[in-house]
Amino acid sequence: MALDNFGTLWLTAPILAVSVFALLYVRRRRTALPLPPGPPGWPIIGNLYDFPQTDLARNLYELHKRYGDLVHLSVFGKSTISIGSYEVACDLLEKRSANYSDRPKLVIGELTDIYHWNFPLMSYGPDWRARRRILHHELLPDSITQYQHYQLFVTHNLLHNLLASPKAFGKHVEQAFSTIALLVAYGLEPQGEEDKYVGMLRKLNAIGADLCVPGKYVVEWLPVLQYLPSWLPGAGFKREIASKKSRMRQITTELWQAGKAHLEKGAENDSLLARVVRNAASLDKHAAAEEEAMGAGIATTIYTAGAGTTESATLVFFLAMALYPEAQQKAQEELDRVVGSSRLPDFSDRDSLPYVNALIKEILRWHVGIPISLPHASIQDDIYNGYFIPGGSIVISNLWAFSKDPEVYPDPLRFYPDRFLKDGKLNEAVRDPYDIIFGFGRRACVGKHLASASLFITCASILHAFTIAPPTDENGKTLPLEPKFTTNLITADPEKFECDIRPRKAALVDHLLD
Ligand code: HEM
Repeated sequence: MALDNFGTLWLTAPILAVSVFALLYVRRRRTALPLPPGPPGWPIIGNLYDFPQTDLARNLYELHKRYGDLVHLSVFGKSTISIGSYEVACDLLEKRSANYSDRPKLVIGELTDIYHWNFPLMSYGPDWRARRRILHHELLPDSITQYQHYQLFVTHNLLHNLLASPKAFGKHVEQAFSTIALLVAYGLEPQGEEDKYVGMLRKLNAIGADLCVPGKYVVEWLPVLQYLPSWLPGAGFKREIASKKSRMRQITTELWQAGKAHLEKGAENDSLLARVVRNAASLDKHAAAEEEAMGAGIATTIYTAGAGTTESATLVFFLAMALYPEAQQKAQEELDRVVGSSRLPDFSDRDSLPYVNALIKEILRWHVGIPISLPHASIQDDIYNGYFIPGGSIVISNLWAFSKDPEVYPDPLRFYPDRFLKDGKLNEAVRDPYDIIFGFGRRACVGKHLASASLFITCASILHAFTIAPPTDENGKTLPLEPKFTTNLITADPEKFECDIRPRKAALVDHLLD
């Protein structure tokens, strides 16, 4: 997933920065106030060896237990501030968001031009703001109702596919969220499993992944190399990066043109593209071209930031349902009561399904897909609770730790949807995981409401139509199923697993086969 790839580099580049130039950036403390506490570190390399290399969230959490809610780590003079409590995250990232909404800068970001079209990676400023405003407006709770027909169409297809080949559930889920992204961004409906446009978006992700493999390009650690002329022997990396840059541009433009051609053929649709093109029609030529160039970049992020994340949360849902049959059964009883046996759930059922809503909240709390969020960066020096926070620090918030706070969620490792309920209703007094797992402040996830609506309709429909159980062998004997997750630096997806998916109700099966 693109968020992961870029995130990995954000974090590891400073860790690995061993160039002489890094030393030029060594920050001197500009105040008598202390930095937040943290492990003492070594001369020059600082906390290089204290910086967790895997499972950052859990390992940073250990540092927070020792040093408190705010931990400072320095690598070659570059400060990283780790936030260990929800309250401090709100104080810094929400209340002081004007200072904490930047992103760490990558040399690769500049060289590949990514910074000029991919706004999740952009520095805080007018370019980011212009793009964020467009997507924010598209994805407000009231605006996303226009996508419900896409979500229902995709969900019913998913159920159909699960009925036909339940063992391939992972592939079906991936297809479902790629389709939503393609429809919402471009109004294009994928044609079959090997859809050309989904393939192009995957390719875009793969190029991003390759560019950001930590250690792949020395220029990230030795920024001066970017000024070498491309023709020089040893500057092959510049030619390689240039070719990837032009491929990414080409994909972004081709997808936009394909969406426009579809629209011009008379296809009525509610996509982001359709709205940007309509809006551009009222502008002068130059402004219209700029608006469309922005739209083309924004459209790719609906897939790169939105498809893999929602897919991963849905796979966690399958895993949790196979592991916790009592929770699954309670949700199905509620669905039977509210929705009945002859139809599938709709968005209008959402408020009448408190247990299903609680179950989805618990899925997101129990396993956080982006455990340390995406790194922010501070812009100016700041003082918080008597500590000095240097401007330009990388700022990490430990979403995993916030969602496991025993004061807020007693017995936090237990999967227990009832923790969100009181007297049969959602309990507003319990902190909502939706306020944690999508990040904080002005850089918080702009797709939160769309993701939440997709997860509701997907999980409710699957639970209504199917029962999910651990896998069995050829004799029907239940096989052990253990929840295992990848531990990349940024994302934590379920490792490949099997489960048994069977239809629940004959009437619904007929409905699906219609
Ligand atoms: C379960 C699904 C999702 C999860 C867990 C998730 C989580 C996150 C997180 C943690 C961030 C970083 C926030 C921060 O920096 O403080 C983020 C950013 C972002 N997300 Fe999501 N996300 C999900 C779905 C989506 C969807 C469906 C879309 C788009 C349709 C989307 C678009 C974005 C964008 C564009 C950003 C960057 C915002 C910026 O830098 O201004 N996400 N997401």
